[in-house]
Amino acid sequence: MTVPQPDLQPARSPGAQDRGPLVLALPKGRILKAVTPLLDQAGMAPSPDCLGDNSRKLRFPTQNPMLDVVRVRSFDVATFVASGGAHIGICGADVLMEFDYPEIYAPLDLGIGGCRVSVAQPASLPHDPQEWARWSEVRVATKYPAITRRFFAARGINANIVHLHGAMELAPMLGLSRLIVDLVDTGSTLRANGLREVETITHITSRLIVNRTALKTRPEEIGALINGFRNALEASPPAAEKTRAEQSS
Ligand SMILES: Nc1ncnc2c1ncn2[C@@H]1O[C@H](COP(=O)(O)OP(=O)(O)OP(=O)(O)O)[C@@H](O)[C@H]1O
Ligand SMILES: O=P(O)(O)OC[C@H]1O[C@H](OP(=O)(O)OP(=O)(O)O)[C@H](O)[C@@H]1O
Repeated sequence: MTVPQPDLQPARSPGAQDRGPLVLALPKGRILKAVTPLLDQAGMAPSPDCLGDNSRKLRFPTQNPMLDVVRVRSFDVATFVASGGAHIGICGADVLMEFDYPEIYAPLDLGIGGCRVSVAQPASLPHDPQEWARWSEVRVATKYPAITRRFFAARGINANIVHLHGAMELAPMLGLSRLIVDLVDTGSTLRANGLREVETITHITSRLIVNRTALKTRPEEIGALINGFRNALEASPPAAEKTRAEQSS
C-alpha cells in the first residue's frame, strides 16, 4: 500500500555547502526528559533553557560547539530530519513507522520511551478474533492512520480512519469509532476511560535517526555523534531508563 507523504524536496541539500553546526532535532516532552542524561554523558548537553518550560526559543547551543539542538513536536522530528533541515534527531519508532521516510537511517535504539502501539476497545465489549475475520471494514480513531491501515489491511479489513491528534480514548464512548489505535504503557489511560487493550501492533522505543544525505556529506562529524551516543549508552544502559529519567527530574 502506498502511504501518502509530504513532498520532501529539500529546501537545501543538507551539509553540501553548510559547514556550520550540525542540527539535532529533539522532541519536547517525555523523550527530551529521558534523553537528557544520555546527552550529558555524550558531551552534547543543550543549554539549560532548552529543558525548561519558560523559553520561547526553539534552537539552542550545546556543549559541543559543532552541534545545535532544535526542540520540535515529537511527530515533526522525523519530518525535520527527512527534509534535511536537521541532520540527526531522536524520536519514537512509532513516528518512524507512521511516516516510513526513505531519507531516514535509524542506526541506534536508545532504549528509552518504551511503550507499544495497540488496538483498544470498550472494556464492556467481548473481543473475539474470529469476529474480526468476518469484518470487511471497521471505524478506528487514531493519530497513526498509516500504521492502522496497514495492520487492518493485513487482516483483510478496511480501516475507516477518524484522524485525531489526541484524546482518542473519547472516540468509542462518543460514537466516533468502534476501536482506537494508540500508545499504551501502563494501561492506566485506557482503564481510566473504560477501554482495554485487545491487540498489540508493535513494541516501541526511541531511536537515533540520521538524514542519509547528511551522513554521506559529513560522515566524520555524524559518525562521531553516533559513536558518542553509542558510548554513552554503553556507559549508562537502557535498563537504567527509569532511574535516569527520575534523576533528571
Ligand atoms: N506513555 C508512554 N510511555 C512511554 N513512551 C511514550 C508514552 N507515550 C508516548 N511515548 C513515546 O514518546 C513519544 C512522544 O510522546 P509524547 O506523549 O511525549 O508526545 P506527543 O504528545 O505525542 O507529542 P506532541 O504533543 O509534541 O505532538 C511517542 O512518540 C512515543 O514514542
Ligand atoms: O498506558 P499509559 O501509561 O497510560 O500511557 C499511555 C498514554 O501516554 C501517552 O499520552 P501522554 O501521557 O503523553 O499524553 P498526551 O495525550 O498529551 O500525548 C499516550 O498518548 C497515551 O494516552
